[in-house]
Amino acid sequence: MTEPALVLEEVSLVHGDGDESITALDHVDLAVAPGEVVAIVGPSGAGKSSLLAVAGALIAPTSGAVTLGGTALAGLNRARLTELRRTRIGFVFQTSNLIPALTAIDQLRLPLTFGKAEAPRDPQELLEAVGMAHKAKRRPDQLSGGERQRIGIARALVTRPSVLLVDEPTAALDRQRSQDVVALLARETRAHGVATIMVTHDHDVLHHCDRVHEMIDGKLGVPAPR
Ligand SMILES: Nc1ncnc2c1ncn2[C@@H]1O[C@H](COP(=O)(O)OP(=O)(O)OP(=O)(O)O)[C@@H](O)[C@H]1O
Repeated sequence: MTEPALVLEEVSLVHGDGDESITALDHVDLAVAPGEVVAIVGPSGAGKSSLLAVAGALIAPTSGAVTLGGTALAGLNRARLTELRRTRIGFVFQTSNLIPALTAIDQLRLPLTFGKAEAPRDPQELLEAVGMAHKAKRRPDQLSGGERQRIGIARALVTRPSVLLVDEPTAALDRQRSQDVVALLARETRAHGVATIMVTHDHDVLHHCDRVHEMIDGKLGVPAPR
């Protein structure tokens, strides 16, 4: 079996202390292999965003271990964590969070100027892969919501990350565009061996995923039969 790209073992995250404390993640175990799309569903406040934040090295868990490509995050200093986030992890948000003044192609070039990506993808080819080459010179305000999200996905993939963390990518899209965007995420994940975790409320897109876990009160359920 392929080594998982991302492993969470017994991960808990507690905010605050004493009577005020909130357990956002409660002994979560999760392993995601290269080329796999794992969906996380669950009610508001269940801990889904917390899971992405911990998996993406944005927050250190209170207990438990996160391992990325065989490297335990707990042993890394802040500079190494930043480098890891910039080169090995891609983030896609609810809205694409593009920079207003930059053209589509420049949105993809920008991450390559920050970190030392080992084998970055060619921005022009990546624009073609997400079906946006013909709008390379457009700025975000000249694109539709679905097109912006495609650019956001391409931007997350340009450093050739091993892990892609996606938070509600279809929240601002209609039904057809939601299907197209998640199909694109799944296709890129499989074609490039990325390990993808997608948080979603949108049950219509789950058929694009390999596994679906439900999260309730910080606990991750076993995958539902598909
Ligand atoms: N910085 C924080 N300080 C205190 N409590 C927090 C903090 N961040 C999140 N929480 C709490 O942790 C729990 C999990 O929150 P989280 O945002 O992970 O849920 P979620 O499943 O992503 O919710 P939603 O679907 O509404 O985005 C909630 O009870 C939330 O109020």
